[in-house]
Amino acid sequence: MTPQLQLEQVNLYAKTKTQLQGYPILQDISFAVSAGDRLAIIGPSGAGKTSLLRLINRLAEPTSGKIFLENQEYHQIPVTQLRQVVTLVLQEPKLLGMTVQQALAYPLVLRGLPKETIQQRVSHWTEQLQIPHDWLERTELQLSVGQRQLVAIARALVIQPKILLLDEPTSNLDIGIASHLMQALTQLTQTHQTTVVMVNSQLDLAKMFCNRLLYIHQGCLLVNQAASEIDWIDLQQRLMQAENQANEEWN
Ligand SMILES: Nc1ncnc2c1ncn2[C@@H]1O[C@H](COP(=O)(O)OP(=O)(O)OP(=O)(O)O)[C@@H](O)[C@H]1O
Repeated sequence: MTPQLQLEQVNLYAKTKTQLQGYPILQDISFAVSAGDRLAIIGPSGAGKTSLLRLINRLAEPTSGKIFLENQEYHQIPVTQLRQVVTLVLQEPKLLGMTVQQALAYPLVLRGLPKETIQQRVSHWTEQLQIPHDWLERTELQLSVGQRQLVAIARALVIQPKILLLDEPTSNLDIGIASHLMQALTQLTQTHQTTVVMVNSQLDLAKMFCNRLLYIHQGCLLVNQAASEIDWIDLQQRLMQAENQANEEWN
């Protein structure tokens, strides 16, 4: 079966003024994702996790290597079309001065959907993510960072993308809301066959959620395994060691 998303020997180098090639951010990354997968990406700070999501959303272009959506190479797909199918929710989302209701409806208004469908979709996803009704008239200034994250995920889901990319979606949520979100996303992958690719530094939440995991360290993919094959204790230790090493380098 053709993978839904495939990266083949992808390299990403940062451009610098002094170096011709720049320094490596991601090196020789290859993996495949099937429809309905729940992929967790973990790794210490600075490992390259966000850069990988940016490549998959085409906010950045690989220095070399190829990315395919189903059978099509990324270069063959117009960016706007790609982003309707592959949607990224950044770590600190903005609602651009809109109320929550307006922000959730906006992507559907842009697509010219009838008012009734828009209302149905907005109600469906606010319910799924347990977004309280009284948030709908609030603007982002009246929401906490965690509440904004939930709204931004709902805003991405109303357009029903095939692949949802989430960068640390639980970083500002309390544990109860975070586990509910993991359950809602798991259900989404099962009912709609949506693929979810999530960067999450909270290993216990990644474990609760994923059916496959990538572990990235210093831009290299060190683990690409089914969740059932992972030695979680070993992984936790590797992650802690790598975090400590990174802290020492910075201090
Ligand atoms: N546009 C860029 N230009 C130059 N260097 C960059 C750029 N974006 C990221 N980097 C560097 O690439 C490396 C990986 O960054 P990235 O944000 O992808 O890591 P991360 O794993 O998401 O980290 P964190 O968990 O702290 O968010 C870092 O060393 C970062 O400084």
